[in-house]
Amino acid sequence: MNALQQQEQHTAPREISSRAFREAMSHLAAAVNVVTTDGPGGRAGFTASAVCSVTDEPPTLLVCINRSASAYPAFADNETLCVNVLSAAHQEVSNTFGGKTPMAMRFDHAEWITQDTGAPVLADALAHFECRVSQRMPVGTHEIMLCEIVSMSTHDAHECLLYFNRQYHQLPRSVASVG
Ligand SMILES: NC(=O)c1ccc[n+]([C@@H]2O[C@H](COP(=O)([O-])OP(=O)(O)OC[C@H]3O[C@@H](n4cnc5c(N)ncnc54)[C@H](O)[C@@H]3O)[C@@H](O)[C@H]2O)c1
Ligand SMILES: Cc1cc2c(cc1C)N(C[C@H](O)[C@H](O)[C@H](O)COP(=O)(O)O)c1[nH]c(=O)[nH]c(=O)c1N2
Repeated sequence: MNALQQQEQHTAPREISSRAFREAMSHLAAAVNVVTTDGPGGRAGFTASAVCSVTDEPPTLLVCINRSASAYPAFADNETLCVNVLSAAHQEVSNTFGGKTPMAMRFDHAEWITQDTGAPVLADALAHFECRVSQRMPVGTHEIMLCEIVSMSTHDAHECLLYFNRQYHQLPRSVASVG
């Protein structure tokens, strides 16, 4: 098979299975975040890699949440949330919020503080973004939440946590240049 035929095999229009999509997505490295909320719908949080910057005018992030997640009803009812960017020290925090841990126990094993919106802020997060949810859009199994930043902070002293190839990795703030 030549290179063109190989390319066509990848681009031919046909049904893409969920399994094949996930396998391809496992090749995308992603930052790891715990997204939290509090308000009339109660306190909740979940681990999220589907977080990205949308626009800086007004400063806006998007967060994708599976509507079948135990955290979803709280996010649906509350108007604010906090994106807590995890450092390399927070792998257990990620496991706690990404597994089947009961919601009431998820906040037990790290220091959480309340600032501007009421959404829990992880005290030593690499960065945090407190947000007001400005728009919501259902897409397949998920809901995209567009989130306008209300306040934020950063900490420079940490290594970051990455998720790649279904495993955690640690990335130092600066890497010695080669050569
Ligand atoms: N965006 C998401 O909803 C998302 C992202 C990562 C992990 N997860 C959850 O964590 C579990 C373990 O993930 P894994 O990376 O070890 O193995 P996996 O094979 O289930 O997923 C591989 C990659 O596919 C993507 N993915 C997984 N489930 C998805 C979904 N429902 N919708 C959209 N994209 C999805 C993510 O990029 C993930 O890293 C998953 O089964 C899923 O329940 C969900
Ligand atoms: C590294 C990593 C990254 C993500 C997740 C997991 C992990 C381990 N999960 C899944 C989410 O955190 C949670 O585990 C599932 O929603 C199931 O949670 P409940 O047991 O229903 O609370 C997840 N879910 C989601 O809706 N959007 C996302 O971006 C992500 N990203």
